[in-house]
Amino acid sequence: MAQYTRVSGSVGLITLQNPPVNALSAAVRQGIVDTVKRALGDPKVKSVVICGQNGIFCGGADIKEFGTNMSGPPLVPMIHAIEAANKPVVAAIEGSALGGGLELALGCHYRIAHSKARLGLPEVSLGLLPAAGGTQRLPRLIGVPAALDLITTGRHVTAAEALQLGVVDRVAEHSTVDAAVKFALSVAAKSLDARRISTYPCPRPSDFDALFEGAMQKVRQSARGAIAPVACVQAVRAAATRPYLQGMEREKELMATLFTSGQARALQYCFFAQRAVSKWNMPNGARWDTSKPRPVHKAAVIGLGTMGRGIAVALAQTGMSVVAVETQEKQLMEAKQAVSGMLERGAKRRGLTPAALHKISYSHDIQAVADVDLVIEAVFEDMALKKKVFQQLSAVCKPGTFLCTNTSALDVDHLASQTRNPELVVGMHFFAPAHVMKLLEVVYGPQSSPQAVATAMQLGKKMGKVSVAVGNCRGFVGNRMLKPYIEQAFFLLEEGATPELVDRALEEFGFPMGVFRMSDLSGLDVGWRVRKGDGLVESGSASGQPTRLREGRRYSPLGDLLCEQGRFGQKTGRGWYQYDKPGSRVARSDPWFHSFLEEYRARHGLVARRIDHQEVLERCLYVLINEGFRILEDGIAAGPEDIDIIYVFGYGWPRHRGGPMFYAGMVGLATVLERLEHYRQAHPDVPYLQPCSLLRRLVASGSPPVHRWREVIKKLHSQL
Ligand SMILES: CCCCCCCCCCCCC[C@H](O)CC(=O)SCCNC(=O)CCNC(=O)[C@H](O)C(C)(C)COP(=O)(O)OP(=O)(O)OC[C@H]1O[C@@H](n2cnc3c(N)ncnc32)[C@H](O)[C@@H]1OP(=O)(O)O
Repeated sequence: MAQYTRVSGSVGLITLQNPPVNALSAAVRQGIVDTVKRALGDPKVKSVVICGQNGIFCGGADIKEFGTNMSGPPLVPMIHAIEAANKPVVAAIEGSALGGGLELALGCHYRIAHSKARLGLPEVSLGLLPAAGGTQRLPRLIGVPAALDLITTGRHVTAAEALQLGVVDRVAEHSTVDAAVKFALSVAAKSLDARRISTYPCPRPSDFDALFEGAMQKVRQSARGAIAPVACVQAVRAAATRPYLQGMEREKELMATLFTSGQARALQYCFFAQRAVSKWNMPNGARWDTSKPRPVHKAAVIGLGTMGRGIAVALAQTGMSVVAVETQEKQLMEAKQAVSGMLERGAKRRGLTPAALHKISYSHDIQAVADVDLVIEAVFEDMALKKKVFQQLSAVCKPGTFLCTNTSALDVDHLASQTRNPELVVGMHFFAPAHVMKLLEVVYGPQSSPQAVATAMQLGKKMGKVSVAVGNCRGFVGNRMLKPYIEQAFFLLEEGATPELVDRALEEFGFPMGVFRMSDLSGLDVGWRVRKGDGLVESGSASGQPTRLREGRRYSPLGDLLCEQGRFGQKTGRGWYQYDKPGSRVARSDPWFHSFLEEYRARHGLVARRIDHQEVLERCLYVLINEGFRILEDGIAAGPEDIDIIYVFGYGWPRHRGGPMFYAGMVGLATVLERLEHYRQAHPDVPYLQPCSLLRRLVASGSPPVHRWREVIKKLHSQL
């Protein structure tokens, strides 16, 4: 809807009304068409202001409409009518003007933004391009290089930057609507000839070809197979090479391709999934909207290794007081230096003074945490050590302090049982580097109170994380699904693949790094330690022949054998690949590993066969997806969105493929099931390949779309 009033005698004020972000739904578009017509037809009205209610101009087209039969007046002619108006139209931008919202403003003759407003064309992150004239008007207004930057990255700019770029004409400090009305009065009689952006020539940069080649190269590199950024470059190029109306035709044509693509569906799914996961619920019925978080003014981190340091930085950057505890004096001094460096660099990047530096106090004494509201334990991944820390914390902390663990796999309930108040204990599983990575798994156990979960979720949000609440099990969601994925990659090596082949297949799929390059980066010793703890590692260096079965299940000792040789990955300069020196990041194929692999196969009587990319993808990804279905079946994740967001934000799953569970739906659940059955038959000693019953059930119920899986899961749980 849009509301119309006449103010200050001669200004028609149009207010967009569609909470919460005034998205341009059919009703809003109709409202704009009607009210603009009314204003233009009213002889008393000399100029017009368009604003949005509740302090937000407009969040763009209504994304929820995209999957439906769209009705109502289309955006492009609506914006053209505004631009063609014979009375000045001023956009009063408060809050956000994004996507179609900014395109609407670009159709106006003047734009005034509040100093706190943000503007942008983020369509690319939804798999689209700004198709209401944005790709044609913006380059005409601010030049090709700046428009290319904004349109291909989708980044939001502040009002100050928008003013500097020329996107807006003025910035208001107080009431933007009042300023816009005053301005509208002042320009009422002025000619509009020079105010219609579509009539501007598009400035042609001197380095035209190089500029577009560079832009195309950049998006191809960073997009990892995403098609929207490429289409954005093509659309802007059309603005620079064609007359406006022809450019608009090109914009429409490119949009039509994107609009119906699976990538747009996947990215729009991610947009809503990211918001859905904040609306968490627990199997006991506790929910986000009925559980009140407690404020955290002061927090502590115990253990200042890599993770603890990152967590301390993330906490301090929220502005709260932080106590950082490390019992080893040398480690404490090193950590202090490292944390200060990270905070200084972070502040410099954001053009701020490193105020957070003074928010951290350091201590080697756990007593220093006595008065904090929340503690995050980040000591070495060892149950005995963590148990001891939790016992100490329970004795030292003031009553009501939330005790959180950053364990990546250990039993949160077991740690809770070491404390006097297990209801105050939750997992806060950060991802390295903790001050950079956006994902946080908040792990609740049967005893965790809804308030503890709500507090951890809110703290995550304050730290700028995408927090997902998950149940307690070995590896929680992310690492639990990673295990069968890595296992398949090892098996593929045994059967004839190379690390290069497996990684290439996964990287072409869109992962930033394949499984072996990732393993080299994170350190082979991490998994080795876990496997040793599980009693899986048999020393093979003496005989060269550790067995390939553990309790009847296929097992590959390849990773163990490399670790026995001290090949821990990048940090030792050798792993699945070789590196110029320890710590170097450029992976090179390692002839030593290739002959080692051949000898290994020969020793075990394995005959290498040709493995193609499709087999790599099917085996690695479908087994991971299968575990995702088990996680849903077990109630560890509340819905497929939770799993997908964890994989997109924490594990490099390409966003334009929507996350593993969404991807399974795109491939077809029946296909995933059939391929798993096929591979299970070929590898009967690999239980992870056994299709899980939820997958079978979904296929049997006609493979419903991903947003309807929860109904099937609910039914399944009610029957258990
Ligand atoms: C054969 C086929 C031919 C095809 C031709 C097709 C032609 C179609 C013509 C289309 C013309 C193109 C027009 C335009 O170029 C396209 C667009 O505009 S796409 C949309 C671009 N806008 C965005 O990407 C902005 C998205 N929103 C945000 O970034 C944020 O929401 C915000 C505005 C910055 C506000 O942030 P917050 O305050 O943190 O709030 P939330 O993010 O939590 O959001 C609150 C609530 O609102 C919902 N929501 C937000 N934006 C939209 C939206 N644009 N549409 C619908 N709903 C939106 C969000 O989901 C939350 O919902 P809740 O979780 O509360 O239910």
